[in-house]
Amino acid sequence: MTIAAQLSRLSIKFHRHSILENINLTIPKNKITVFIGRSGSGKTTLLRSFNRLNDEYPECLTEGEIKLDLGTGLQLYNRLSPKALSELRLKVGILFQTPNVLPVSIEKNISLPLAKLLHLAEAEIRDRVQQSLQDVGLWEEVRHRLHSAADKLSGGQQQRLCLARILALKPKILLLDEPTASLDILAARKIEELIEKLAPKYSLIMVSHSLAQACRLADRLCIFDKGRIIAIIDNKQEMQEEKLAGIISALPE
Ligand SMILES: Nc1ncnc2c1ncn2[C@@H]1O[C@H](COP(=O)(O)OP(=O)(O)OP(=O)(O)O)[C@@H](O)[C@H]1O
Repeated sequence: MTIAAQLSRLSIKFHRHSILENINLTIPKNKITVFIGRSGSGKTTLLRSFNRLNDEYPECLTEGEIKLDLGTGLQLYNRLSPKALSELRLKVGILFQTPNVLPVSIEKNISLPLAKLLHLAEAEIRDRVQQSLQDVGLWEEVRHRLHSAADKLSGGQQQRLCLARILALKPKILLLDEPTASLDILAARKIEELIEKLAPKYSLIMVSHSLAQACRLADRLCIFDKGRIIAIIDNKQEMQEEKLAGIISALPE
């Protein structure tokens, strides 16, 4: 198995209160890893450790090792300068539960980060805008209204636009925090199909509250309980909704 990320002895505290304890986990490259478990068990906090987003909270203390392969083999991403941190976040994109489009046009949602963060030339920006919108299946829907306000799109379209904005930056790892939770069934299914389509090219790590969705998508499934990973399942045949529900409901409150 090729490894995209490796966490060793990772512990995270907020206000000196332990949230995650002694996490040891490898993330397979160009596969889908899904985190499931009860609310408050630490899934989102662990997801945010891969792009060191928890470091933005002054009351947060992260201990242990975070190693990532962002194109040059596994490297330690522990004490980072502000420049290294922003480079890291270009390579490790995060999609949140609620679409966070910028209050500008559809086109600018993608082109602004490319111009401001990567300083790309106009022609390259145009190419990446079109390519990323095609990658998320949005190009045909928006090509004639690229200059319209992004917040007028439907929720599902906005979520796909947010994904296009991340893909345009050419990341290696995609973090997805309950990416379909705010969407209706059809829009959610479209995002799921996209996630499956992206998997051969990107290493995806996703938090999901839907056991059915987790079973459909996961190559590796991690079950969380009270700040620990209590089981890792790699065998697709063992990923059954009822079985997982049984494991989680049998855990002591
Ligand atoms: N910025 C923060 N400051 C203080 N405590 C935090 C912060 N972020 C998370 N926590 C705490 O960490 C614990 C784990 O939260 P986290 O969001 O990681 O759990 P989760 O498993 O993703 O939950 P859910 O499924 O409800 O999203 C919770 O007790 C939460 O209150």
